Order: sequence, then structure tokens, then C-alpha cells
Amino acid sequence: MTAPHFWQVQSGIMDEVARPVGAGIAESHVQCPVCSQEMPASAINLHLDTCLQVQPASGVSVKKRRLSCEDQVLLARNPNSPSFPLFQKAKASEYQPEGTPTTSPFLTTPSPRRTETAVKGQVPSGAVQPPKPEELGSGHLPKVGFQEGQQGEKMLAERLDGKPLADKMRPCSLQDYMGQNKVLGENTMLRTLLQSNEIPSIILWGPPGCGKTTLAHIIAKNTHKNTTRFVTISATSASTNDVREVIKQAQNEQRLFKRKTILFVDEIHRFNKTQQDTFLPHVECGTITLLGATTENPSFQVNNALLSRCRVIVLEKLSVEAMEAILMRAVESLGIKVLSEDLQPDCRSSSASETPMYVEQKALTTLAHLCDGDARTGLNGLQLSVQAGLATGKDAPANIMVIKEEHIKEGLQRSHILYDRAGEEHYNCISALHKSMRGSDQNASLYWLGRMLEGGEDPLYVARRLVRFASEDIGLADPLALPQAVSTFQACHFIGMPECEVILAQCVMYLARTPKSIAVYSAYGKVKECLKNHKGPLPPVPLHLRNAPTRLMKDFGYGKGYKYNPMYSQPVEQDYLPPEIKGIKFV
Ligand SMILES: Nc1ncnc2c1ncn2[C@@H]1O[C@H](COP(=O)(O)OP(=O)(O)OP(=O)(O)O)[C@@H](O)[C@H]1O
Repeated sequence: MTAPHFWQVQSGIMDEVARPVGAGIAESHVQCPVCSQEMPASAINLHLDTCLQVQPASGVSVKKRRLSCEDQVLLARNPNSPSFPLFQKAKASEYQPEGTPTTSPFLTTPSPRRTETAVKGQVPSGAVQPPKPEELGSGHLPKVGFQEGQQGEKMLAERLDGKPLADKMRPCSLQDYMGQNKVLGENTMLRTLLQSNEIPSIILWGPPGCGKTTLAHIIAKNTHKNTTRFVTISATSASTNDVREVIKQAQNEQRLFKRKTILFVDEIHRFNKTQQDTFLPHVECGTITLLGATTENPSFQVNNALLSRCRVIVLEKLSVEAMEAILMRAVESLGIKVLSEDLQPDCRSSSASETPMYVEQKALTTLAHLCDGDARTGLNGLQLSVQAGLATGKDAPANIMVIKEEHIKEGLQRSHILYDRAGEEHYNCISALHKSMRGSDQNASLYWLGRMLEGGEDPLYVARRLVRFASEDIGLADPLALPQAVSTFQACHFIGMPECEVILAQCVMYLARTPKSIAVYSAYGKVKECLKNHKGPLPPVPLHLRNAPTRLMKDFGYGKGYKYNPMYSQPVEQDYLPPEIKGIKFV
């Protein structure tokens, strides 16, 4: 049986290889577009690899391309294996050393149409350009030697040009992936799975810059067999149609080429529930292995059904030690020398044309502390400092540039405080503030207040929480707390930031110091509980407690027998609760 022989022009989001439509139904046959030989659909992939190396098809340009890490790993394992990853994140593009043979037949320049229709934010892996200096990067930059003088300086500038240093330094292997020992150390579930090459669907949850995207790429590379391909999309830019297209392509790949798809969805929490639902059946049946990354608590942001089909791996902020190792690797790759405290820069080798660059060890340590476990912030801070050093380097004495602690601090001018006003950190910090005030710890209370305000929190949000606290945790132990908190809210409303920070601090200290009582809060809780648990219709309001504004109501007995307390000099014997719940105590 001969399969139809027209070439399907797929939408560009995933396509770089034209392939026969209709092939693959019950061991159908397809015709090789290069040598016209017919063969089972399952064999076309391997055949094309060999065939195209022998005789490239006319009209199919077999261009040399920068290989991604995935390709390199794949080729190292099996130089003849087909390789046509259909997505490649621009930021993950990797450096292909000159002269490395490219054996994949499908590494072609995409048609303009395909490029145009590419998923926003994605670069089809066929979008091949010769490597530009700013794109060089496979997690290791070629080192720059200062003995090359101004040329070395120029090369250093070029290395720093273009893509951010953090992207260029993205590790390709677990050896260069620092920290996260809790999830990647010996005998951890993830490491065992990686070793066994069997990867389930995973949600990587962690703060920005802790290495979620990087780890997903490493996982994909690790499992990259002939039978797997890696596709990435970002939930910030991909539409529902893009998701459907990815799934359709994954199904085709499964059906025609028996290849599974590992789909990396960055910022998966940005997809709405419907979009997340789209993945469900395909994750369930194994067409797609989902690797999702999120900075938000997945229990709130990821569909429960999807969550139950994935393992959640929690990544933490990178430790200072891990950050130091990451920075050191970048510094080495850039050819910058590290200056420990007792060492002086070596001027002897610098001629008038040379501008060697050094970085103080102390500056690196400070940067590792300041970037708050976010490797991207750390690497970009380093990049800025080096670039600033290069810009002013000409004036440096003896043509030596030393990056000092103060340069690093300037490079990190923006607030490095991690605080996501819309996300989990917002709730974590307000909870910490509430608990510190409850524990009457003024110091801690002020600290958490500062974390929020300096991170850009809305002061009125904090003020509203203080009003609530004044009642919930202080209540009648200090009835002045509530007016204090309400005044604070009003004052913040009048004045705004930054002036209102001291007003908030004053109120926080007052609330932390003052005595606490939850009597009101818990009593009202019991009332709610009583109403919720009441079986049958709620008891009517006793007649003597009812108001009787009309004659008819009076005739019905409303208000009858009510004892008006001010008329009595003695305490009045009277029931105020319905007889059905007489004697119940809330206080
Ligand atoms: N554990 C790590 N080891 C080495 N480098 C790392 C590590 N984590 C992050 N990096 C560096 O930081 C950069 C940013 O990391 P990555 O994109 O993986 O973070 P992320 O957690 O996905 O962040 P975001 O949530 O903001 O997308 C990487 O390109 C890499 O250079």
C-alpha cells in the first residue's frame, strides 16, 4: 500500500520537518522524499538519516546548525540517531563549537512561513543562524586570556554582549548544576528516576532563578533517547490553540514515529484551568510527559486533576555556597581572575595595551549573599559590574581593573528582596508578621513589616491586616488596639508611602507589645459553629424579645412580658436565648 505522498505543511509552532500525511496507520508505507524508496513508516526516520547524508535532497538544504545540548547528547549517544527537536527556547540555545559535524538530516532552515507562525517566544529549532559571538554559550564560555591585551578586553566585552550572562551560563549537565541537594542528592527520588531514565510528569516549584528551567532541560537531555523529543512552551505567551497544536503534534509523533514527547511548560500557573485541562488525557495516556515550572504554590495554581498525575518537586532558593560556585564558574569562563584578600593584582605582565580584570573574592561573596538565592540576579549583577568595569577600565591605574564589593552593590541596585505581591510570598510574609505580633516579638514583627514594605507591598493591605489583628488577637484585652489600627489605616490612606511606613511600624509595635486575648474571636467562632451544626429549622425569636411597632403585632403577643431593664433597680431575671438552646455558653 502506498501512502499519500503530499507533504504536510504544519503550522510553524512545532514544525521543521515536512512529513507524509496519513502515514503510520497499521504499518503503512511511506516514500522517502530523497531516494523515492518505499518503506514502513516506522523505518523512515532512520532511513532518512542515512539517506540524506549520502545524497541531500534537492530543495532540502542540509545546513550546519548550532546544536542544542539535547542534540549534542543525542549525537554523542548515537551519532546516526535522528534528531529533530521541534521546539527550542531561544534562551536555551546553545553553543556549537566550530567544526562539530552535524549529522541530523533535518537540521534545515525553516521556510519563512514556518518562522512567521512560530509560537510567540519560541524559536523553531530549525531557525538556524551561524553562531554570533553574543550567542556563544553552552554553559561554558570560551575563556578570554588577558595576555591578549586589548584583544582580550574586546573579547570579554563580546562575551558579555547580547544574551544575558545567566542564559549563556545555563548548565547542560548535573555536574554543573549547583545546590538543590535535597532533591538531587544521593538516593533522592529524582536522582534515582534520572538514573533509570524513566521520568514521570513533574511540576518543579521554586522561587525565581533557583534553576527550574535549567533542571527541566537537564532532565530532558538525560532521557533523550531516540524515542523522545523535547518541546518547550511558555504559558506566558502560548495560547490554547498553541497547546492543542503541541498535543496534536505529540500524537502524530507517537503514532507515526513511536516517539514520546517531553513537554516543558514554563510558568504553568499562568495557564488557566481550561488550558491545563487540555493536557490531562495526554499526560494520563503517556503521549506527553509534562515538566511544568512554577513559582507559585501548585496546590492553588495547578488543576487538582493534573496535579495528581504529576510529582511535585520543590526547589529552594540557592544557598550562598551554591551561588558562590555558580559565580565562580562564570568568572572562570570569562577569564577574570579572583583576588583573595592578601593578594595584589599582578601588574608585571600588563603592558600599556593590556587591561587585565580581577574580581575581589569578597565582592563575589557579597554578591552571593545579596542575590537572595536567585542565580539569574547574581549572574546578571556580575555581568553589569564587569561591563561597568570595562567601560571605565581605561582610566584604571596601570590598566588594571578590579571589581570591588562596591561595584557589585551598584550592579545590584534594584531591590534584591524577593517579594511577589501577588504570590505565595505575600501570604508567607503577612502570616509571619501576624504570628510575630501574636508572640509579642517586636523585633520580628518589624522585620516582616520591612520585608513587605521594602518589597513593594501595598501599605493599605498591611494596615487592613492590622485592623483585623487588633480584634482577633487583642480584642477586649486592650480595647484601644482597634482604634489604633483603624487610625493607622486612615493615616496610611492620607499619607501614602514612603511616609506611612513609620505609622505602620508604630502600630505594629503597639500591637506586638499590648496584652492579647482571643476571647471575642473564639466566642464568635462558637456561635458560628452552633448555627452551622443546628439540626432542623432555627428556633424562632422568643415573642417577648420581638419589637411591636404595630397594633396587630402587639395583638400577636410581640413584646409581651418583656422586662425593660432600666426600669429595674435589681438585676432582671429574663431569658434572652430561645428555649431550644437555653443554657448554651459561647463565652
Ligand atoms: N542550580 C543551578 N546551578 C547552576 N546554575 C544555575 C542554577 N540555577 C540557576 N542557574 C543559572 O541561573 C539561570 C536562571 O535559572 P533558571 O532559568 O533555571 O531559573 P528558574 O527557576 O527557571 O527561574 P524563573 O522562575 O524566573 O524562570 C540559568 O540560566 C543558570 O545560568
